[in-house]
Order: sequence, then structure tokens, then C-alpha cells
Amino acid sequence: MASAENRKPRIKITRERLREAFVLFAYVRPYRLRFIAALVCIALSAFTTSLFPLFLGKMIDAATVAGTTAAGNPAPSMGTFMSLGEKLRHVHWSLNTTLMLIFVQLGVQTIFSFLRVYLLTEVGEKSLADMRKDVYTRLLTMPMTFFTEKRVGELSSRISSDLSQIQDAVSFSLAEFLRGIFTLIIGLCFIFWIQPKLALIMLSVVPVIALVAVFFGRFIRRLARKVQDQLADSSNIVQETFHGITVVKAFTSEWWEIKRYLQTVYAVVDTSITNARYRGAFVSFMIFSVFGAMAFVMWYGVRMIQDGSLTIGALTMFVIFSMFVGGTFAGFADLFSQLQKTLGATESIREILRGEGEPVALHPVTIEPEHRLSGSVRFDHVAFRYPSRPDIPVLRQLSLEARPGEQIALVGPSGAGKTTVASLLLQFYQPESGEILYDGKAPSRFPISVLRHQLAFVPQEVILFGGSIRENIAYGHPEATDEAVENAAKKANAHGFIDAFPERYQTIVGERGIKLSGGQRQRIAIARAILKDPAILILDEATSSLDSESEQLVQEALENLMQGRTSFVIAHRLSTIRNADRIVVIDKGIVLEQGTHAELMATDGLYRRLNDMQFDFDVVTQSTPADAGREQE
Ligand SMILES: Nc1ncnc2c1ncn2[C@@H]1O[C@H](COP(=O)(O)OP(=O)(O)OP(=O)(O)O)[C@@H](O)[C@H]1O
Repeated sequence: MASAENRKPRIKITRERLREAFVLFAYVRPYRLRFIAALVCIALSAFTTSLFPLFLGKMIDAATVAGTTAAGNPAPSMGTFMSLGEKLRHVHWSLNTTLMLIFVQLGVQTIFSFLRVYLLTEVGEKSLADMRKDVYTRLLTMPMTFFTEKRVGELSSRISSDLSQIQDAVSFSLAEFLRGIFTLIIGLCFIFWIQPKLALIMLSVVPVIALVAVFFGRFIRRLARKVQDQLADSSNIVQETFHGITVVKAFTSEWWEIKRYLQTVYAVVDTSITNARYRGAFVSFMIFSVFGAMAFVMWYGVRMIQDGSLTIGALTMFVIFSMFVGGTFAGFADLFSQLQKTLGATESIREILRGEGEPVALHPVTIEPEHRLSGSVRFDHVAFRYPSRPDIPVLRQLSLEARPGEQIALVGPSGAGKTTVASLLLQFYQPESGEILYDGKAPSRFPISVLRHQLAFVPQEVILFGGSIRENIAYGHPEATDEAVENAAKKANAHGFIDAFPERYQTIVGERGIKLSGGQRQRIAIARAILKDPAILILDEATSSLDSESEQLVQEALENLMQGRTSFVIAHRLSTIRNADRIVVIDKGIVLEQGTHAELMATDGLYRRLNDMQFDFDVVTQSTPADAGREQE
């Protein structure tokens, strides 16, 4: 299978993109002193590393050159720096001195290397944690439309892989890049200092090899990607056949599947063999040119040793420095592709950070007396269409009213707009025209979190978060006392089954915990809503029917929950809402009729028709298969 690494987008590097990406450097600002210290350490560690070949060369010269000192061979009319260089070129150290110098150099280099790794990782980790916090906060506070338009997988990938890519860039690639630059500059200075002529010869070869390597390398990587794609195809076939093994066997098409699989396997073989030709040529070329260049430089260098213009130690230094320079060139190709990936990652992160979130509170909500709701709600000629489907009007001039403590049932055919009414009530979307008033006031008069805090929503499909039952009941109110949680559970008819678990309220639920039944999950959600103690309640009644005992427990819990609050019940089974204060029948986004059950049954409207239909349906579905069999007979 193609690795995720290869699938990351590579984008063109432009000055504009680089400049924009640097905007994210604002996250490094709080740690700038450490960052600068890390950069200095990178420079110093690159410099101290470069002293190693110098001392090694001098060590070799200690064995071969006898007694000549720089003092006897001063450079005429040069600046201090140059004359220092000249002195260094001719200085002669004893074998022991060079060993000692190497150990001093290694000691200092160890410290700088340690500091550079430590400091950069610290800066990278901390600034990335800040960035993660901002991205996550921005994503969570985005309006609902954002979530309906984006796939959840894509969002989590942005938080994990894109940010990790940026983190790698800050704590690793950036250091490598800077170290590369320093090594290149210092290495080039050294080789020119050792022997300018030899340096020029070397330089005429290395970049050519490096360029060919980069160009060829890219071509070969492209071919390798093709192999990976073909491998992915063949593993897809394997997956597909095992997944549909019953169909394969039932249709006796094993032979066909094997043929299909072999086709992809041989396609991989063909592409790989073609690749091998290019890779072989590439490897041979590299071996020939690198070793050829080395041999040529050595040949030239040895000739210089012969005529006395170079020492053996100097040639050794030169060769090692050349390897540093060549290696750095080669490393840049990889860094370049890292940079491309990082730019792709920064682009999507910046897009999120630029997005406009809702002004939700980022701390526990407290409600001022003037913002406390008594529970009256009015929809006044509300029209709405979803931003993702602007051509379809979902609500049209919808008006309805609920007085404090009233129980309103919303009924109507599938797709009528019932859930949409609930979403607008929760301020997930804004109406296109008309308004929704809470206690006669526009929602803009309340901070959005204060408003939502006084509403509770019990959805059809209850989602429990990974954690204990206690945490799930106290969701949104972590400060609630154990007593309050238990009381809520008792009112929700949940205490009985929770108490039966060995770990009671500490029982872990969710993906890694125990699995609760549909009815149990619902009662936990009801306990959650009871603990929240909202003024307005929205219940999306579960469509999947529970067994009658469980249903009775849930129904009872719901009655407890609805007591004393305004409730909107999206009803799917009409039998449960007969006692509602008002039943609002919605069809095609408008209120078709409303009244009590008795009033609506007295008129020949949609409610009565739905009721009759459901009654028939219930009679049929509630009869047992045995009954059905008997009826057929
Ligand atoms: N996020 C969305 N984006 C676009 N259109 C949507 C979205 N959610 C719902 N709709 C559309 O809005 C209309 C009303 O949907 P809504 O979910 O409010 O109906 P409903 O009465 O609750 O139906 P049901 O009883 O089947 O749940 C439907 O046509 C639906 O396709």
C-alpha cells in the first residue's frame, strides 16, 4: 500500500506561499530567545564539527611533516584574518596535542549539539501545542454550516498530520536546513582555504553530480510511486474479495478473482523491472561519478603533495570537507521536498485559523439574572434554507409559539423540517427571514453560550463520550456533586442499572468501555439533561422502538424531565404525544395545523390521517409472526 507519507500534497514553492507560511512564525515569538539560542547552537555546532577534519589533518601531518612551523613561513602583506589562516595552515602540532584538541572539539560540539536538539524540540513542541490549541479551538467554535460541509476525517487529519508536519519542520527540518547552510559555507571556506585550485576542481564536479542525482532521484521516486499505486490496487482486490467472499463462492468465481489478482501482481512486476533498469543505471552512475571525482581530486592532490604544495594531512582535510559539502548538497533535495509538504500543511492550517468562529464562551458559563429564560419561545414567520443547498427552501413562513412550561409536539412526514426547527432553536443556523424570540427577546440580546446553556437537547442517537458514566451525566457540568449526579440518574430511571455495575458511576462507557443498550443510553442522556436543568428542552424521539419495559422506563424518565419546562418533542410515534399541550403539524416547511390531540382528531386533516395510518401500522407490526402466519392461513 502507498504510505501516507507519499500521499501528502506537494505544492509549488512560491515567494508568496513562503511569506504566508512565515505568518505562522508568530507562534515561535513567545519562545524567541530560546529559538535564537538554538540557532546560535546550530551555527556553533556546525562550526565545531568542521574543526574535526582540520585537527585530523593536523594529526596526520604530525606523523609526516617534521619541524616546520608557521613562524618560518609568514604570509606577506595580508590582513590579520588572512594571516591567521596562513599561520593555521602552517602550524605544526604534536600528535598528542592534536588528539587533545580533537577531544576538546568533540566535547564542545557535544554540548552545542545537545543544546540545539533540546532547545529546538522545546520551541517546536511548545509553539505547536499553542498552534494545536488555536486550531482545535477555532474548529470547535466554527458554526454548524462548517461541519456539514467538511468531512470529519479531513478535520481530524488536519489536527494530527498537518500539524505534525509543521512540528517536524520547526524542530527537525529547519535545523537540518540551517545546519546544511552553515556546513556548506564553512566547508566551502575551508576547502578554498586548504587549496583553492583543488577546491575549484572539486566544485566543478560536485554540483553537477548533485543536480543529476536530484533530477534522477525525482524521476525514480515517481516510478516508485507508480509501483505503490499498483500494489494498492492489488491489495484492494484482496480486500474486496475477502469482504465479499460469500458472493465469490456462491458464484464460483474464485478462478476469476485469482486472474484479476494476478494481472495486478504482474503489472507490479513489470513496472518494478522497468524501475530496476533506471535505478541500476542511477546507482552505477553515482558510484562511477562520486568515486571517479574522488579519484581525480586525489590524483590532483597527490601531484600537489609530490611537488610540495600540499601536505598529506591537508589533502585528508580536503577530502573530508568535500564529503561534508557533497553530503549537504544531497541532503538539500530531501529538505526541499519536506519544505513543499510543510507549505501544503501550513496552507490548510492557515485556512482554518482565518475562519470566523462563533462567539462562544471558552469558560464555564454563568447566567446573569437578566439573561435567565422563563421558557417562552416564538417562531415568527421564519424562513430558512441550508447554506449547502440554497435552492431548496426548508422552512417557509413558519410561525409557532410555546409558553413557559408547555409541551409542544412537532409532527409531520419525513423531511418536513422538524429537526430543522430544533436546529434553529439551538441557534445552529440563522433564519433567512423572520425571527425566533426567546422570552420575547431576539437571540442577539443574549451571549450565544448563555442561550444554549439554557436549552437541552436529547437526540435520537445518544452519543456517549469515552469516560465514566458519571462524567457522561455531568457532561457540561463537571463541577456537579456526586449527589446531584445520582439524583439526576434516579429521576431518569437510570440509577437502578448503574448501581448494578460493580463500579457503579465510575463504570467506563464509550468505545473502550462497556456497551450500553439503546434504552440505557437514552436514560443517561435524559439524566444529563435533568442535571443541566434547562428552561427549554428539545427531544428527538428515538425511532427504533425499545422493548415495552424499557420504553416505559424511558417514557417515565422523559415525563420527569419535561416537568416544569418548555419542551419541544419531535415525535415519530404519535401514540407518545397524545397528552401534549399542543401538537404542531409541519409539512413542507410550514405549520399545517395545530391544537390538542382531541382538536386535531376532530378535523379531517393530516394529523388524523397520519394517526389512522400509524394505528393500522402499529396493529400490523405489533402482531407476532405466528399471528401473521395464522392470518395467512
Ligand atoms: N445539513 C443539511 N444540509 C442540507 N439540507 C438538509 C440538511 N439537513 C436537512 N436537510 C434537508 O432539509 C429538509 C428538512 O429536513 P429535517 O431533517 O428538518 O426533516 P425532518 O422533518 O426532521 O425529517 P425526519 O422526520 O425524517 O427526521 C429535508 O429536505 C432535508 O433533506
